[in-house]
Amino acid sequence: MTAPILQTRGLTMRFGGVIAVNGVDFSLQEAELRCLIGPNGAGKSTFFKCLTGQLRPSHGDVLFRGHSIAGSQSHAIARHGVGIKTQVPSVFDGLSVRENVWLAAARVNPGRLADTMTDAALQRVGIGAIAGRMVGQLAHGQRQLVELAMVVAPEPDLILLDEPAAGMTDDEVDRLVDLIKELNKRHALVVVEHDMQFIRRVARTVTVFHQGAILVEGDVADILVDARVRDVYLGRQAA
Ligand SMILES: Nc1ncnc2c1ncn2[C@@H]1O[C@H](COP(=O)(O)OP(=O)(O)OP(=O)(O)O)[C@@H](O)[C@H]1O
Repeated sequence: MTAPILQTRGLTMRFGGVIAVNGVDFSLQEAELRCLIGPNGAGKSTFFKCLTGQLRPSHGDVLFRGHSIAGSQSHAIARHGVGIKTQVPSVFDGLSVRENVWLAAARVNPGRLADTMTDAALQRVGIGAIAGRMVGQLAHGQRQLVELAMVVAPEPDLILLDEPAAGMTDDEVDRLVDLIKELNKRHALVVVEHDMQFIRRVARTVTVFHQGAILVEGDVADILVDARVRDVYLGRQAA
């Protein structure tokens, strides 16, 4: 097996007396797509925030291609080649779709290349038709797609998405499913998502969080029928 693109070692995040993430060892291979699921309060978002630099872990390490990024600023992590979409919107409402995507592309590739990357990202995400619209006038799902185009534009090696299907219409979710599969041809992805329908359609390998730790990992078909997973979702004690 080749070296992982992303790894955590003993990753721990405490908030006072609450241990939200408890000694997690996680590993993602190059070009892999991994979905993170788990019931409310399982620690998924906290784990994600430790990967993206939104939180500095209390203990343990996060390694991107062997280099520690734990506690680095999000923009520094992005410069390593990591595309991040958090739950907090990062679009400029007063700019057009194209201008938003261009700014994301230009952050890593100033000049003409940014134009080319912008056009490619708009096309890949399927929002070329609304490129001239002001982002502030768009529906929520369309804004999510703009954010995805901003993540994709700099051509990151690894993409981290926190609840990308939140607030989307069925049509938009359809497009997102296709898009994630298409992105996975060229990028490794970690996707945190609540929507089990979405997970069923998009996931191959799933990591299930429970009480700040990894409960089980495996093929989506096995995970969705795993009695331990059903129990924690139904609020019963895991075996
Ligand atoms: N900033 C914080 N301060 C204190 N406790 C926190 C903070 N953020 C998260 N927690 C706690 O850490 C635990 C894990 O929360 P987290 O949001 O990571 O879970 P989650 O799996 O993402 O849940 P959800 O699916 O509801 O978003 C919970 O007990 C939560 O209350």
